[in-house]
Amino acid sequence: KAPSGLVMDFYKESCPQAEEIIREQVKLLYKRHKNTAFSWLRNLFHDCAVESCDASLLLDSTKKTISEKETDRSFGMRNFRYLEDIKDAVERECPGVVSCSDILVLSARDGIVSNGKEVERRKGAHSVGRTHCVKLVHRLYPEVDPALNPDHVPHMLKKCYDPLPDPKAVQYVRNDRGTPMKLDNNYYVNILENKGLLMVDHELAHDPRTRPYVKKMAKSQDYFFQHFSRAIALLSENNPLTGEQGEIRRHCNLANKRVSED
Ligand code: HEM
Ligand SMILES: [Ca+2]
Ligand SMILES: [Ca+2]
Repeated sequence: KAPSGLVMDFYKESCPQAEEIIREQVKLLYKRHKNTAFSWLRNLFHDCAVESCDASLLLDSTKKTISEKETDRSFGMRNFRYLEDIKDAVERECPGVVSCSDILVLSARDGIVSNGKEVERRKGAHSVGRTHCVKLVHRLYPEVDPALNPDHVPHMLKKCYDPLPDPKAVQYVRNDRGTPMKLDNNYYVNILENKGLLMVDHELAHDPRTRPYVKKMAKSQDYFFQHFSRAIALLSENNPLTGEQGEIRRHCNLANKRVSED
């Protein structure tokens, strides 16, 4: 596509196996750890939504800068080391050719596919995965948020029994108790029933600007897949580095100059 400088099948000549290797690795990892697929999807949002799909998300902190991974925005993000496994597999075949941004975006696509051969729309992503209690307790203590569905509250209280949870503790509630492993429109059914865990989820269902869409999503799986896949495609094309911009990192967590300094 001309405007963004992106093309399909970019590695056709330089590394024809690239997409296949990524797909195989994602599948393999998904077999061993189902939650990797959620991570690839969340990566796409966190890397692309802010400024650019440039794999900035994957960089480690340096002496001078603190990494995106370590900010509160990235709270709970996991499985970065498995992304490195995908990169290594690609490097073994074609050293120095395939960018970390492309690996990030392609793994998200393939992850969505593994995740039930299905796709959806922004924030419908909270149809899978988990939220840690630290992010929820303000809706439970000292008083239960009256906006929460009373049928959902006992479960949340059981999982998050501690009003001041240790942020390192692995206490969490599944984002979608109905179909926790499946990326589907059940998220929209949940938020209409006031079972959304986060305030953003709740607001999506109750803001008059978004509520009509939430209702459509909840009603039709097809409508949801159509719109989610479009949103994911748009997100994945956000302001990428093309041509001579950027570099092909050897390791996705380090800029190349730092590799040679170490
Ligand atoms: C403004 C909008 C959003 C906010 C404030 C938000 C916030 C959060 C928070 C707090 C968690 C829980 C983290 C934890 O406790 O472990 C979470 C999980 C998650 N988010 Fe979002 N999110 C937003 C939009 C999105 C979007 C657009 C996507 C994907 C396209 C996404 C994908 C995910 C996934 C897949 C998880 C589960 C991760 C896991 O289980 O490892 N989120 N989000
Ligand atoms: Ca970025
Ligand atoms: Ca689901």
